[in-house]
Parts: sequence; C-alpha cells; structure tokens
Amino acid sequence: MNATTLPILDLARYHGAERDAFLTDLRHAARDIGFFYLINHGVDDALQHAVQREAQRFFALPDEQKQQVAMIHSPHFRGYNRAASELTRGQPDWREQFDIGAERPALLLSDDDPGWRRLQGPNLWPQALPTLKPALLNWQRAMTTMAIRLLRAFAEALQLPATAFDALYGDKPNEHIKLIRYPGQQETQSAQGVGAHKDSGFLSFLLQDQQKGLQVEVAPGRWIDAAPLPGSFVVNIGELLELATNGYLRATVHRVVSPPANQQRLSIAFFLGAQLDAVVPVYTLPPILAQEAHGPESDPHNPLLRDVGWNYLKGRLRSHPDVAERYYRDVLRERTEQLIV
Ligand SMILES: O=C(O)CCC(=O)C(=O)O
Ligand SMILES: [Fe+2]
Repeated sequence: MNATTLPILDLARYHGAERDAFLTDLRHAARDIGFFYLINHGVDDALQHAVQREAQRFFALPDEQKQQVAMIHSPHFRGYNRAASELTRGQPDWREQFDIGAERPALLLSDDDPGWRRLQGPNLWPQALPTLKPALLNWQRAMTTMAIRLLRAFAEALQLPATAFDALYGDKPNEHIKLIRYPGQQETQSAQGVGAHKDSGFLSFLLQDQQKGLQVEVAPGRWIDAAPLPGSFVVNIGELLELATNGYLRATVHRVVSPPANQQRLSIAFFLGAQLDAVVPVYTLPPILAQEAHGPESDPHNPLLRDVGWNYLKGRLRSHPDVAERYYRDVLRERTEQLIV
C-alpha cells in the first residue's frame, strides 16, 4: 500500500444512482487499508457539536467529581479512568476517558452464568453535568442507526444480502462510546496516547477535533496520519468483521501519538459490536472474493474468540486490570489461559 492519506467515502452515494460505484469503492477501501473517512453520514451537525461540548465540559470537571463516576465502581466497565490507568500491550495509555455503553439494566445472574453476562448494566452519569446523559444517549441512537446502515453497505459490498450481519446484533447491538482526552506531552511520560492495537467490534467511528495524532499502520512498520477532516468520521474495521469474512476484511492496527506540549486532543469514539450472546460464523463469500480471504490473522498474544461475549470481556479485562480484579476474580481464576495470555 502506497497511500499517504486515507480514502474518503461519501455515504450519500449509497442511496442514489452511484450505489454500485460506492459499494466498489467501499470494498476497495475496506480491503486495502481498512480505514477511511466517511462524509455525508447523516448524523446531525448540531448533535455532534453538542456531544463535543459536553465532552469538554466533562473533562473540565474537578477530579473529585470525575472520581465519583470512576470505572472501578462499575462491574460493567462503565465510567471514568484517569490518564495512564488503561494499558495497551502492558504500557500505559496517556489519555483520560469516560466509557458509556448501551443503557440497559444489569441481569440477575446465578453462579453458573457465563462471566460476560456481567457486562450488561447501567452507565454511570456525573451529577455535576446533567446535560451529558441526554446528549450522549441521543448521539448513541443516531450513531447506531448510521453504523448499521454502513454495516449493511459492507454486506452488499461483499455480495452478501444487505441484512447478512443483522442476526449478529439483533435487538441488542453493543453500543460502546468513549470520550477521550489526550493531554499534551508536558504531562505525559511517553508519547503513547494509545498504543498500537486493533478494535474488537464490527466498525469503529471517530469524531476528532482539530488536533492530529491518530496514525494507521498501512503496511508493516509504515504509519500514516489520519489528520482531522471536518465533518467526517474516521471509520475502521474491527476484529469481528475480520473473523466473519475469514480475513477478507482486515482489522487494521492504529495508535495515537500524544499532542505536543501545551496542546490537547479530544476524540469521541463509537464502537458498534455484536450482541454479547452471538457466535460469529464465517460467511460464505462469492468465489472471486473467497479466493482472496486467507483466514483471520492470528496473534498468539491476542487469540480471537468467536464467542462475542468472551471476546469482548477479554478485551475489557486486559485493559482494566483493577476492575477485573474487583469484579471478575472468579472468571480470571477459571479462564486465565483463554482470556489473559
Ligand atoms: O482517539 C483516537 O483517535 C483513537 C482511539 C482508539 O483507537 C480507540 O480508543 O480504540
Ligand atoms: Fe482503536
């Protein structure tokens, strides 16, 4: 891949005379880089700005108020983490973040329920900022609708029925939002905003501010900037689509470099995942595509699990060892080999 910038895809073309050309472009972008800018996505500008404003206000709260919604209070991995508390491949990420999931009640569980059922539950909301909850839940709805539209376009681009992936999310898609603030390098002990990683779900969407920092590995050891493009989302493919397409689509590695001293970067991520009780099959692609699918990449340090709940829980346990230790000690004891390598 010789690209120096990410391709730009226009979602409006999916619904008009250019539909077929759009699907071809989508397939190429997805296959070649696995990362692109999405424009004309239909998510309301005012709603985007409202969410960015709320995120800024959240991070500006005094630490004491952010600690009231700290993730350590949530067995569902929701809430606030200060910078350097999340690890990627064992190294601290210099970003503070607030995680929100689908707003659903916790399940009543018995001892033999699988551990991933503990992931469902309510979010934590800061009392000091009551406008945060409605803005984020509105955005979550809008994002889910748009993301499912794009996922259907992906199915069509692979010459599958548009609804091919619907059964994987059913009426309970995993709707994970992360508000993220990367402080400037005067406050960090390394330039790792977030270390090199793949995302685990179907599709990820990033709403960036004006500060660059996101980088994409387009070939082994070759990184390009995904500089902010106003009005766009940066979209990338997660491991679920890699598994489902037997590696025809790839989850691409990316990272964030911390901003220079005295700058900061705010980004808002939306991850669309499958419902937790789904198992990811390998979809039968038409022969012309199947011959280019060489199986999902296997990383001995991060085995991909077809059971969505276990795969998602694995990621959460690794990223947040303090929450794992508090609420999942039994799971860790029983399944160390599968979940923590
Ligand atoms: O903040 C960003 O631009 C990227 C964040 C990211 O890759 C992640 O949280 O998975
Ligand atoms: Fe990511």
